[in-house]
Parts: sequence; C-alpha cells; structure tokens
Amino acid sequence: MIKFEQVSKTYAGGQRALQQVNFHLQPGEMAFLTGHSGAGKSTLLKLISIMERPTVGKIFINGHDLGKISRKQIAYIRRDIGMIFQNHHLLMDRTVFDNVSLPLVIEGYSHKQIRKRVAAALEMVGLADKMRQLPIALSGGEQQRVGIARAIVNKPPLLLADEPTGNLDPKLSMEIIKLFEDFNQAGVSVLIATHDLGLIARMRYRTLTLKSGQMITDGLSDDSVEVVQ
Ligand SMILES: Nc1ncnc2c1ncn2[C@@H]1O[C@H](COP(=O)(O)OP(=O)(O)OP(=O)(O)O)[C@@H](O)[C@H]1O
Repeated sequence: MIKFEQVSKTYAGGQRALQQVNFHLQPGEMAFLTGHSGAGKSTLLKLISIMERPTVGKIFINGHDLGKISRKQIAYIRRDIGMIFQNHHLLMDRTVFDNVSLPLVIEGYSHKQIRKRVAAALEMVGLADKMRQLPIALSGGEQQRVGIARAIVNKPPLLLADEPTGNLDPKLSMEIIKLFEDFNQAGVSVLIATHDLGLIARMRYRTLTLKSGQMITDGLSDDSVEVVQ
C-alpha cells in the first residue's frame, strides 16, 4: 500500500528531513510512526499525500509510482488517502454534516448518495445524532471524530493520521485508536504518526521510528528491530 525505497528529502533551505528511508506497509496493515519533534514524521506523511516531493528515492502508493504520475493524476491518487490531522481542520461555521460531506461534494456525488454516505460515516464514529450541530458545540474528542468521519466518507483504502490524539486525554485517545482499529479490521491500511509512546506501548502494532530523518527501528512496539542502513 505504501512503499518507500531509499527516500531522502532535503528542503529548499538545505534542511535534511529524511535520509534513505525504506519501508513497506502492506495492504490492510496498521502501524505507528514515531520519533522526536523534528525527526521527519510530518515530512514522511507529506510525501505520501504528495504535498511534498522526495529529493531522491521512489515512493509507491497503492501500486502507483509517485515519480511517474502527472499533475492531473495527483487528485486521483489522493482520493485513495483519508487524512486526519491533530487540529482536524474543520470549518467551524458549517454543520457536522457539511464538514463530512465536503469530499463527496467536491467529487460530484448526488445529494442522495451524499446523505447516505455521510449518515453511514457519522454512524461509524458514533456521532449520528450530532449531524446538524456546529463543530464548536462539540467536545475536542467529538470534533476529532468528525475529522475522522470526513476522512473515511469516500471509503479510501488508506488512512493517514498526523498526531490524531495530540489534544486528547488517554481515555479519549484510546477511543480514537479503537476507531482506527475498526477501520483496519474492515480492510483499511492505517498509518498513525504520534509522539504518544504510552499509547503505542499499550497496543501491539508495528512501529516505525524516525530519528533525525533516519528510520532507526521497525517492528512491534515492545520488540522492534533496529534497521541496518
Ligand atoms: N517546509 C519546510 N522547509 C524547511 N524545513 C522544513 C520544512 N518542513 C519541515 N522542515 C524541517 O525538516 C525536519 C523534519 O520536520 P518534520 O516536520 O517532518 O518533523 P516531525 O517529526 O513531524 O516533527 P513534529 O513532531 O515536531 O511535528 C525539521 O528539521 C524541520 O525543521
């Protein structure tokens, strides 16, 4: 689903964000991505979602070589990726329904399809009764779940989350991770970038660790193996 081959990224100012990163996330796999602040986690997610381009190396998403796609194909590849952010980027003056329906409106779905899919997505995250509310009237955990409903409403095969539990207490964080597990069990591939080592330790998932732009470990949280460069 995601394959990195010898990927390096140096920003325009000369800042080396990633160095010779290799990994393969299989279809249907769920993994954590961790590392200290500035280690390169956000850069890695931006390369997957084609918000940045690698300086060197190859990236494959769902079988597509990102080095060979045209500008026009970027939107097509992005359709396969549901993105979830720490501050969820919700439109605060629009209802929960409007926020979640946005990707479908952009794709030109019919009103009937939109109503059906948004209702199903909100049901999955436990917010069916909040459809007509403004996000401002919801708790932080609920707002995050609206962001998740929006990310999954067009049923992408891959979910990417950047610090999705950053502002939440441990109980709410666990609920959010449980939601990701539900999607994963339904066949969706999931990659979650987080600083929250406590959260990772409580789960037994593959954990990719970055340090100063290098992938230093790759394995289960409690017995991860060092990556030999
Ligand atoms: N647009 C940019 N231009 C120049 N340098 C950048 C840019 N974005 C990130 N960097 C640098 O690249 C390195 C990796 O940053 P990145 O944001 O990927 O780290 P991170 O692990 O996500 O950090 P955090 O956990 O604090 O969000 C840092 O040294 C950062 O300063």
